[in-house]
Amino acid sequence: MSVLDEIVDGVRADLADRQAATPLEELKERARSVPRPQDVVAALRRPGVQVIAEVKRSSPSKGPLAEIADPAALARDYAAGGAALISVLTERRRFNGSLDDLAAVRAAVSTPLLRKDFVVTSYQLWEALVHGADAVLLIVAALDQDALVSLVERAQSLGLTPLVEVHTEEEVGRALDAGATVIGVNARDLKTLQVDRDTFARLAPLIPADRVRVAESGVRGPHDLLAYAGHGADAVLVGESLVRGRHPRDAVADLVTAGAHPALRDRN
Ligand SMILES: O=P(O)(O)OC[C@@H](O)[C@@H](O)c1c[nH]c2ccccc12
Repeated sequence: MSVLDEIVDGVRADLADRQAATPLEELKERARSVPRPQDVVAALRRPGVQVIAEVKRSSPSKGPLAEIADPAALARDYAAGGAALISVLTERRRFNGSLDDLAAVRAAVSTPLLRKDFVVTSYQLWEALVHGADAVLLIVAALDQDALVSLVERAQSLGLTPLVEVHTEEEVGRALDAGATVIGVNARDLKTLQVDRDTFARLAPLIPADRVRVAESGVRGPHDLLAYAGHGADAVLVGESLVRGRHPRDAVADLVTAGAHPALRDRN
């Protein structure tokens, strides 16, 4: 079994517990008092390369990365540094995240938020909405095509922006067929956990320019942002290097400054 399969099995088991505790009808009722999600496509399409900063405690590849006792404080630093979108990992077993983290971040910042998890059913979309997300990650490798298509549609109908993650040529085709407007190319293969920073350069030409192209994983600093920018990235998603560094606000600001270089701002 691949790492991805193992993670998804764990996610399904945790999901069954939450569904038993909170019926879908109750989530839907709570969703009525939640404001409509923000326009994430507009936030990511601003001139230059946008920075998506991630609240990430652990990863299956590296184990514990940072304690992050106060995710809201970290998110405030990310927002102050100029992040266009903040990603909050909510997967529990491997990433040590939670929906409580998402809600705490929502209460602390007005920046749009991405629920980063292994979404396999529409119940998780309602959870995302109720805990303050504006966008949700949908991983093509974790879904069959029917499920992907229906989750993209359901997310959009709830006002959530799906960030559809791919890692291979074939998955780009599936993301486009599913109507994805925001496509993330993960440099990390979730089946082997290997990072290959050339993945974005290979796949980006297959993604039409009217879609938002996000380069995910392995960004160590401005140098990597600029390399991804050279291959057409509209945004980069950064976790480890921000949570491990001592000054997350400055680290985000340095990336934002690189992404706002006049040569990048004037691209389109
Ligand atoms: O920590 P990094 O290398 O900066 O990567 C961030 C992000 O891309 C990574 O956390 C990620 C990308 N896709 C995912 C899917 C599930 C969980 C995590 C991820």
